[in-house]
Amino acid sequence: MTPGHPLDLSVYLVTDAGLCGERGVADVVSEAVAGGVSIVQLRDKHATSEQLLVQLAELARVIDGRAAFVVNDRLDAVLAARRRGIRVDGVHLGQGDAAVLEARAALGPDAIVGLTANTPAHLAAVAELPPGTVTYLGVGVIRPTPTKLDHPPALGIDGFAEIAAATGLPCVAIGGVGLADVAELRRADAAGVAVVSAICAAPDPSAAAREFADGWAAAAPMPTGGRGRAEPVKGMPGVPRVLSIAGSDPSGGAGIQADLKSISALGGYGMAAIAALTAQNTRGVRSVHVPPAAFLAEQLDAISDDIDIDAVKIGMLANADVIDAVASWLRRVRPPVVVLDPVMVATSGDRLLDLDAERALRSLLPLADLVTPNIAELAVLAETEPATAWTGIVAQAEVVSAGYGVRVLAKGGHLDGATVPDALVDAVNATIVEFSGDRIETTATHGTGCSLSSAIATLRISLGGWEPAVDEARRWLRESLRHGEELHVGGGHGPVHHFAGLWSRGGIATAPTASEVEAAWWGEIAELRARIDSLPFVRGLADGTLPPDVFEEYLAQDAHYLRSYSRVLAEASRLAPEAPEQAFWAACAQHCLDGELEHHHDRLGDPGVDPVRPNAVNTAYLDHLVASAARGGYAELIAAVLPCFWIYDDLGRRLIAGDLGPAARSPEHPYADWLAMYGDPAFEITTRQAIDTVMAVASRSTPEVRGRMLRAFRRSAECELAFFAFHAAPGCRT
Ligand SMILES: Cc1ncc(COP(=O)(O)OP(=O)(O)O)c(N)n1
Ligand SMILES: Cc1ncsc1CCOP(=O)(O)O
Ligand SMILES: [Mg+2]
Repeated sequence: MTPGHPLDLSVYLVTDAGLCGERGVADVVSEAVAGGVSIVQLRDKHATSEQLLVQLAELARVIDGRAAFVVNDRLDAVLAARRRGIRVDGVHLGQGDAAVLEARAALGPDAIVGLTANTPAHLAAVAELPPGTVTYLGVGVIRPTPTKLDHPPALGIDGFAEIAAATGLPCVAIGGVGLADVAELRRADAAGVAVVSAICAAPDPSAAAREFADGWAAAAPMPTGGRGRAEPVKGMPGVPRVLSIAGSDPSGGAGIQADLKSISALGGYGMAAIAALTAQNTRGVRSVHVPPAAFLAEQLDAISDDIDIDAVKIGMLANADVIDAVASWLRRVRPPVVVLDPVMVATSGDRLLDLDAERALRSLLPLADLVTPNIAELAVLAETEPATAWTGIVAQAEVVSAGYGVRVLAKGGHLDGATVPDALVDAVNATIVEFSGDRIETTATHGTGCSLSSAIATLRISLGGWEPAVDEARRWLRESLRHGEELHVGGGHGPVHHFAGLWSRGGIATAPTASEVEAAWWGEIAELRARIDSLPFVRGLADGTLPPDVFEEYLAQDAHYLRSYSRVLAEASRLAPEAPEQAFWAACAQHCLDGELEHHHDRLGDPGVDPVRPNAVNTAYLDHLVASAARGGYAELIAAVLPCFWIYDDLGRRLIAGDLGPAARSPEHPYADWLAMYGDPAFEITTRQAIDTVMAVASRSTPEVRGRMLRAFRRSAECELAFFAFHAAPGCRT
């Protein structure tokens, strides 16, 4: 199993020599892997150790890394094979086989250790194990099967679903599984289907495997983000609907009160299901009342029965029953984004949850996309002592991220020091992104964690990515921290000022409308546009005196630019938080390749061959676009791509209208086809849609994001000027 690459359990072949018949196991396995089997388990209850070793060597050669490879029961055989350099990825153990802890210790952290589990007692035992001990669970039998005569009682697909819903580990369904079960098992949250006879006894194992693989793919849920949930979907364009599931803090600084303020301050629509009532103020918590878990479940169902939820933020959950109710609801509703703030340790250091609740909270982790523990909570999740240095915090975050398959926001705020580091740790994708900022000296820190996690949940929807969401949420929280003491709330640790960024002189500064932003941005580059009009290149284009070889050089550079620009547009499509914008940017990327390169083709020959190396201005422009995507996510990227539409459309229409000289109106003009392309009404429509799309995002973004978008927009306009200026300048043909 390649570290950092998620294990594909979708089509799981368990071998049976008897059922393979004369073809032999090796031939069936080779065919089945070619057909789409993703993991193979050698299961031979009768082979001696030596015989098993021979089979292992042969199957490892046949599989050749095209699928994962494990052995049933025999940890000793895996170890013996590894000593001989035979590639075996792990072992599958039954309840009575070698202990999983022994297997994990012997095979190391990257091996596959599968475990049979069919009952809640089995799951309870698994939950006691250190994170990362078990890779997946084999759950069955679905129905009676003659292949394993001592099989446990049949669960049926519903029984399987209950087991799968009660654990955060991937579950493979096994026992009497046929092709007709695949779709329903996938909908029951199976991580894969394990079969013996359906493939081993098939006349064509490769075709049988392909049918299972196709059936599995066809049953895939909506285009998925992250952990198999649908991409964030919006109702009113641009208003993220965010649900907080947390406790109530009547003093308004933390809990659902802080969540609703944070969600609203960042442009979302906040909802709240109350998991606990507290009597508290800025000096501490006096008492906690926990309504029955069933009532929380009713609140959650009432919301999800009626409202599409874009993101969920989970805060204080006081006991195991409440946690289990949330887990069950999450598995049924599967919100697109789940942020878990694991409230487990009080500021005083007191543990807030009993052991049952702590264990239940661990089972919640794999259902979340991001978990935001403080230092003490991280240590509890990593089952170790609190780190005292930043490197230790990051290391523990990696352990939790890898163990539970969840992103971890490692927070260094409780460390000493002049700066406050945070890190977004994603062991599944092997990325760590660090953020830093000067420490803000204030006593108004109550509810900081709650506010940050609900802000991230909201911004993950509106900005379309985790990194920009964390980056922007941190910027907003720092502004809120800076102004918290102005509220003069309480004598203890007061709350942050959630609306500090929006209040000005006593009134809420309203966000600008899309048309106000459009006018502001177009005005922002008025001087640049005037300079473009006066460039020799543009004057020569207008009156037709531009030397042909200069125009050819410009076209060659433009062809190179457009080839990369189309990739940037495709990235905008990938980052787009909702389908219409995703489709629009994808169409623009396609048009950029088809229409404009075709135009260049008429003059430059095969567009597939890049005739020139990009000059300095071309390279600088493309570097800026790529950096915008990497740094700022969707919002910043679409602001950066806009000038290419807007400036060309404006210039093309004014040229063709004769505004820069009558010559450009003549059909005899030497560059009439170029003018016609950029003066084309269809390009004007596309440009208008691009402007509207960007302005809608800008108008609903926070002032900080809008500022970054404008800077990216202006930088691109400067690049457009430089691009035109480079051509027809002396020496431009070097
Ligand atoms: C993927 C998978 N799930 C369950 C089993 C059954 O294993 P076990 O309980 O050890 O029974 P035997 O296979 O040993 O009879 C499995 N092998 N694979
Ligand atoms: C190995 C094993 N473990 C539980 S059922 C089973 C055999 C499943 O065989 P089939 O896929 O033919 O039902
Ligand atoms: Mg076994």
